[in-house]
Amino acid sequence: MTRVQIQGVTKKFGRQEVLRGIDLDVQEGERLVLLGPSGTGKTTLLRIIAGLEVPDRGAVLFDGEDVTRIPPRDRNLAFVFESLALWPHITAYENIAMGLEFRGLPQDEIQRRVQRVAEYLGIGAFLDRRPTQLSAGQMQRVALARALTREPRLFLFDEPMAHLDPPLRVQIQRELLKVHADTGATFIYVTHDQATASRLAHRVAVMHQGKIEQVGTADELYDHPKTWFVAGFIGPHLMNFFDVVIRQGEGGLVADSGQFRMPVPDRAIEYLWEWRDKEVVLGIRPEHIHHPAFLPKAVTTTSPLKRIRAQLDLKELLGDKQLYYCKGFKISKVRAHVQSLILGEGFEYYEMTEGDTFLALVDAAADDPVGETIELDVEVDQCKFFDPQTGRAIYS
Ligand SMILES: Nc1ncnc2c1ncn2[C@@H]1O[C@H](COP(=O)(O)OP(=O)(O)OP(=O)(O)O)[C@@H](O)[C@H]1O
Repeated sequence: MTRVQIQGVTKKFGRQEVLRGIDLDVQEGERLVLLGPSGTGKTTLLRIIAGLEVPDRGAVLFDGEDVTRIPPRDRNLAFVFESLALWPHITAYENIAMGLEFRGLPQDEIQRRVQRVAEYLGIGAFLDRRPTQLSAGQMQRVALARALTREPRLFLFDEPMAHLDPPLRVQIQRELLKVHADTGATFIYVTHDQATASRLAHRVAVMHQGKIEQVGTADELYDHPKTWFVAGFIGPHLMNFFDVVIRQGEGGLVADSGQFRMPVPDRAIEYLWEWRDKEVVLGIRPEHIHHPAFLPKAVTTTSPLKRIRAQLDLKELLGDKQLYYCKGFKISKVRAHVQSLILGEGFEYYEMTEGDTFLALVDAAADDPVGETIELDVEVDQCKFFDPQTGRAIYS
């Protein structure tokens, strides 16, 4: 159980600024996930924590002690890479035992530890096989077993599950949770996969272009994003963005797009008051735009709704829900901007979101014909508002 503090860390490779002032405090025994698109510096930050890279500026502290220049082997941590770094020409047993042998432990002690960890991870029967004779999941467990034999207080994982099939990935991630519960070690885990992040993390740090945009629980990031980047990146579907002017109406403030007028949520009024007669960006998730005939129960009882009319352009069935692609409102160019920030290698949007199409996630039973003008209900209280200059949330 190590507390990890990262203070003002910067790192350049050549002229490229890969980390631009990172501050992060990971508590003892916490599972923290570094989440972000490709190339945002997650791996570099993890390597700095491991001691495999030295930052240009700033410090890394373990339990209050500055370890910035301490070599990896003296940091009492285990690093599990995506490549797993297993030696192909030796057995699983030898791969697991290697670190212990390196440390000069007696053979009977090594055997005891390897056996115990192998039983624990269910690979006891495969110890005499070489990595090429193991399945992907077994190799994963061998790499994890090797990390566990070191009995580290801090585990660092760099996308070690990325190439596994989703069911196997989920299973191994459950085992990681078990390892965490049994060891109480601190976990720092790098991924670009949101599902992984919400399954594993106590808190998620969202990284973007060498900075941490926001740290919070998965729910906090989804419900209260601090920037439009986080708002767009977190969640199953890209947020809809509209340019609106905040106006003082008779019943309070309204967000006026020129095509619709949305009441400002009561709780947002104090934040938007000074934005009267100015343009802001309104964000609303597809999950918060409903079909009037299929309103979820929680919505009917608690939420003020704003009825809008739009033309149904395309439908896409997603299990018990379907995505309605609708036309009728001008979409903010912020959406294309956010989408371009998010889209990196390894991150995929399946949605056809170009042009002036916005999305609503409605019940699969809704059967409006494509081409029709339909009515939809927007949950007013779920509207978020962003500063069009800085991208920071005014209210979320
Ligand atoms: N040793 C290096 N020398 C030069 N450039 C590097 C080096 N390591 C990383 N980079 C560059 O730094 C940037 C950040 O890389 P990093 O691997 O930290 O990002 P990441 O967020 O982990 O991305 P991914 O999810 O693709 O692994 C990339 O543009 C990468 O090409």
